[in-house]
Amino acid sequence: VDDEVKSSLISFLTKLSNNSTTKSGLLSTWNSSSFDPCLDRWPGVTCDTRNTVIRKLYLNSSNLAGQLDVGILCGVAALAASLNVLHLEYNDISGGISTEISSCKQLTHLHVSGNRLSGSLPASLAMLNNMKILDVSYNKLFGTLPDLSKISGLTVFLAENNELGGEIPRFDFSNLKLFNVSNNNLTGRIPDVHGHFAASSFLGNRYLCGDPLPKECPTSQEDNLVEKSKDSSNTQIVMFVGYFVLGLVCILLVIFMLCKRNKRKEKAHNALPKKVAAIDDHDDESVYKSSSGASIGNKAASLSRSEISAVSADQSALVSSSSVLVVLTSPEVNGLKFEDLLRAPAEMLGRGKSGSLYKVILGNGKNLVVKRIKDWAISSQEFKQRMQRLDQVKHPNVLPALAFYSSKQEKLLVYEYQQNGNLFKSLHGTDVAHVFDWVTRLEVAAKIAEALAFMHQELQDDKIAHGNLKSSNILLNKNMEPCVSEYGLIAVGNGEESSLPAKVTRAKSSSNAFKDDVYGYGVILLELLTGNLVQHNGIDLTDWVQSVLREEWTVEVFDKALISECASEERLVSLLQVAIKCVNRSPEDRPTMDQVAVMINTIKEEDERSALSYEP
Ligand SMILES: Nc1ncnc2c1ncn2[C@@H]1O[C@H](COP(=O)(O)OP(=O)(O)OP(=O)(O)O)[C@@H](O)[C@H]1O
Repeated sequence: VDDEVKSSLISFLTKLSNNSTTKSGLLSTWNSSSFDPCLDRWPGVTCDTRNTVIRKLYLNSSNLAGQLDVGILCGVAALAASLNVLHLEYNDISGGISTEISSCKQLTHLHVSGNRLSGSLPASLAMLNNMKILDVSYNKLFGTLPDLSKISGLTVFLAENNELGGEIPRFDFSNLKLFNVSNNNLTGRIPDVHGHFAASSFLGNRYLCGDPLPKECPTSQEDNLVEKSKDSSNTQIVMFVGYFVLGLVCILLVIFMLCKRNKRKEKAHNALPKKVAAIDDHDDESVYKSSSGASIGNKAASLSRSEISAVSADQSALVSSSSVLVVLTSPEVNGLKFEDLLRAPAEMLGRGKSGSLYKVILGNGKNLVVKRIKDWAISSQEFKQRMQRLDQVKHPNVLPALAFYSSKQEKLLVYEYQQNGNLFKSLHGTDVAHVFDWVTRLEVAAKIAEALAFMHQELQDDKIAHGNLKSSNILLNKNMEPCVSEYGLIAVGNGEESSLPAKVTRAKSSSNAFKDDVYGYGVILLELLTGNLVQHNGIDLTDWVQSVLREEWTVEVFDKALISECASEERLVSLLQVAIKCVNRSPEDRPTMDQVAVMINTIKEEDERSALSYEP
């Protein structure tokens, strides 16, 4: 590496390290000018295979609190012509992204998220034709967004949580995998995103309107009407009073009719035999018993004949009520009735923290799974709203509920049965038929991360996190694709127990529950990397990994199967670093799932690229 490149690297880091005060540990290693960044393996620097040019700089999470001056890097032709990846996220860097960035023509990844960068994004960013991932989120950037529509390979653009203004320029939304400009000051109509992105990518911009946000933009006709209405304000007031009186009369009429209906209901209820009237307060097993006496759940099998017939009578009353089983819009179980579930033979699959799980085989041969949650302190109304909201948010790697039932004591959730087991069994089971190699593990990690990032984005406002993320809740579907199951069945922060171990700081609020999912995801990553159980001989996996890392940076942490198939050590370590960030004891210091997904995708892309370059 020539001297000019070397000294520009040192000046760049010196400025980022705020010259003298908070000197990054890196600087002391880099500053030894007699050494070579590639041959002497400067930390954070990755070179080409011949060790002649710099390819990547990893200066993320490095306690940097100085100024960003990309001109220093991009102003040196040799460096600008080779640098592909620049990671500066999670520091305390100030300053801005200057227009000289456009000289770093080979940049494919620019990550500056989680700093204090200000100023506007330069229009010259549009000249970076090779850019794939641009993450400037969580800074203090203002001004307008540049038009990046000409960068055809751009797959990720993240600029959420800044102070950006103006209208959203054109983007090639069909190419983008991740896009987020939420929580800024953007204005005007959202361009056509072709259904690729949901409202969560745009929320938190007061003056933004149009699909996919629920807020419609005023049409020009409406604008005219507004003008006219200003002239006729008096007429409007008169009309308003008229409508108000009419509305009031309607409300009174409805209340009167409801009172009448309730009285009639009360009479009918009193006329029913006692057994049927008690249904609403049924014993916690009663709903889940077979009318034929065949086994739906173990307890049902142990019922006496008289109990069964009593239950059958109760059931007929339950079944006749139309509100008992809410079938969500799913072709899978079109026409499914609560009665069908009760009649079908069933076996118990497990009894976990959130309830018991049964496999049910319907008459038509369809296999379903019924989760029975007892004593969930959530009203039927809230539960219904929660399930209906969850049904609106669909991701191919998240298992949707097909139907639900709710009573005071228990809630039932119906899912499709997945015959290929779960991630826990694939990793720790004895089934050698499913070889779980490095590429598959990385693929699984990326798919779960994307699925969770999507769910978190969509359900941020509803404060619905997964709540109980673990490898046995990652099912493998018929195509052996990972599928997150039982999303949203624990409402953390509402008095419900978090799934986290006691030593870890738990979510104090339901919004923080998203960070508990990040912890759960981190543990899954550790399972994927080490092949070890979460608890082994009383030792917690996160504690074990951290103790090994403290001793020395060693490959002993990794699953021997991964080492023997020669998985790239660099990528194993990168994935381990992501896992360690996720299992940080303090929720605030964990990254968001969005950020995790970007990090994992970057590792996956690097792995794919290097696999291609090794192909004969
Ligand atoms: N839809 C499904 N299809 C097939 N198997 C499933 C399905 N849902 C869950 N399972 C499997 O059934 C078993 C029992 O599930 P259950 O949810 O009761 O256990 P758990 O995950 O240990 O408990 P919890 O989630 O309540 O903490 C697990 O092995 C799980 O992977």
